[in-house]
Amino acid sequence: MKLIRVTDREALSVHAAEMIAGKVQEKPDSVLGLATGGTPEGTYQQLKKIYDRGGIDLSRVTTFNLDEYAGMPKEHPQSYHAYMQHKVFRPLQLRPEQTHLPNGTADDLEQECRRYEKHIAAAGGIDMQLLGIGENGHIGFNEPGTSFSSRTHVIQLKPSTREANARYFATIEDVPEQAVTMGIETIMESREILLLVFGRRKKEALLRLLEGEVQEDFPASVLKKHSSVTVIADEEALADVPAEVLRRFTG
Ligand SMILES: O=P(O)(O)OC[C@H]1O[C@](O)(CO)[C@@H](O)[C@@H]1O
Repeated sequence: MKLIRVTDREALSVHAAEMIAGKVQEKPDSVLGLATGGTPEGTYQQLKKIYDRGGIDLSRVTTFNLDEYAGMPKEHPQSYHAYMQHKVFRPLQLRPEQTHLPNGTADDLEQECRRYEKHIAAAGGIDMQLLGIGENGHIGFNEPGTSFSSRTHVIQLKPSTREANARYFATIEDVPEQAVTMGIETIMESREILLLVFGRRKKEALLRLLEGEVQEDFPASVLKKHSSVTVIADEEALADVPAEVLRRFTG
């Protein structure tokens, strides 16, 4: 795991967008794994700037999102489908056939999970997966305790995750209780992973990621077993990380 230290969210977003653009330049038919939530928003805005100045050709990429709330219609403003349409697919003019998200309203969610896995495999696997980290260490919506050998599955969201995401809903009761998420093994099969972490809210999670053990209680810790993970983190998120630990990851 390699750590890139940046000053703030803005610098992090610029760096992450440049890394994605670099990947697409190197492999124009890249399969990109995308995330939602607050973390990647700035990255998508920076990617749009690169796109607007003609710095990236996205016509041959394919995208797969990490997750979607279960039972939430695509048209719901807080669905990850809606998020992606507004913040990524429309601004970057991606065609519908290029983009994929799990269907949280499928009649049979187990079958939907298997379908999603098949699509990822048929596309040749994910070249670069963008990740944020939950305050409890979740990646995608893989909550603490999820098996490291999990594939795309339905997950019961932890109360703390529902609380963290309640900021996007009128009340916490409106936050869905379940989601469909790529599994940890699915994420780990990505050839390259980019984990973005910024702000005080993520301080403890980042410290535990860098210092702690690899254990299913803390899903993001599995990333230490991957051969190509870049963590981009800002000063606020890194505030409590001791210097010797920083040195270990920055080389
Ligand atoms: O980025 P946020 O909103 O802090 O959420 C943390 C992570 O949890 C998820 O929302 C779960 O999907 C990730 O996509 C996200 O990066």
